[in-house]
Amino acid sequence: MNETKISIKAPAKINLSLDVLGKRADGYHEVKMIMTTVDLADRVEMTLLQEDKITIESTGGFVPLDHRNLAYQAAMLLKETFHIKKGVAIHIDKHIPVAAGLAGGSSDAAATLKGLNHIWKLGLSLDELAELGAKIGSDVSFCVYGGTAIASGRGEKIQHITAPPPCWVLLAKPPIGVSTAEVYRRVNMNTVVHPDLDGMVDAIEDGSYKTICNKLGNVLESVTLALHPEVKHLKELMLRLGADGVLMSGSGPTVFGLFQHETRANRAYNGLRGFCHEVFAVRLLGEEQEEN
Ligand SMILES: C[C@@](CO)(OP(=O)(O)O)[C@H](O)COP(=O)(O)OP(=O)(O)OC[C@H]1O[C@@H](n2ccc(N)nc2=O)[C@H](O)[C@@H]1O
Ligand SMILES: Nc1ncnc2c1ncn2[C@@H]1O[C@H](COP(=O)(O)OP(=O)(O)O)[C@@H](O)[C@H]1O
Repeated sequence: MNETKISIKAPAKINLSLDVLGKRADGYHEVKMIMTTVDLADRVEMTLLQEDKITIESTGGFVPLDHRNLAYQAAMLLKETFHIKKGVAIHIDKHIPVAAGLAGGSSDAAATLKGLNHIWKLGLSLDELAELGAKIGSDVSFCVYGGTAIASGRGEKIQHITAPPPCWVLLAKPPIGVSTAEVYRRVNMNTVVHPDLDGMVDAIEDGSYKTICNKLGNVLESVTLALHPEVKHLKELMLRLGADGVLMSGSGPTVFGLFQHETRANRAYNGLRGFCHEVFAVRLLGEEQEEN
């Protein structure tokens, strides 16, 4: 059967630990991070076009609909690398907040790579797609695999680890914009307090939820907090509402809280909605997902 359409789930990520090891000659930073997927996802639908063009549509969320869209860049990268003369219509059903530290755009790009690999019959492995994805952005390689991993280099070197024990994740994005490039630029390597990333890996492997909550750490957090004090207030509020551990994800501004019990997560969700427009209570996915 010749498939002309495919729909792929594109989940958000959070960083349970994020360390910056130094600045590199190419302008990026050497990082070491523990990333895991959560059940808040966009859906990327791709329809084969015989005409040689890429179109983008998106519902719910303000994203560029041209060559700046990371899904467009993923399609163009495959077209150019493999000399594909066909086109694709990409529809993104957007649920992940934009520019939030949740890698929504990177996950859309990863879903596009996986979907087009299928309908353009390219026969590429996940490793090959992840390597291509790194050309689009540092977080795309992780998003190709999903699950839980240690990401190093500038984020593109992926080592899979076991999933953390199941729990609930409350995500809240304050209505402010944060530039990832600026946050990295403001990291002062002389004063950074490194998180205990190895301790977090051990805690995940031991399945120790309590230690995971105690070991949450992100070097970029203090930078974004200094620029936007409301992120700090959000962290404090989430703790007061009963989170077992709280942290900012990536370069922010989204704050996530971990909860062992659904009832508590829902109570905190209701408490936060009055303060923050974009709030979600979701499960940690942690495991690599089936494509669809
Ligand atoms: C901070 C993190 C943590 O997961 O996530 P987000 O907050 O974006 O979700 C990532 O490192 C972000 O990855 P991504 O958003 O793909 O970044 P890229 O497009 O590759 O880079 C954007 C800019 O951030 C800076 N950058 C990015 C990655 C890195 N290891 N060092 C850097 O210095 C560079 O200035 C680069 O030009
Ligand atoms: N498909 C997409 N979804 C979201 N943002 C996108 C997309 N394509 C390009 N962008 C742009 O990428 C930037 C980063 O968005 P996003 O991936 O959501 O955040 P983050 O890098 O903080 O995790 C935004 O400025 C946005 O305009």
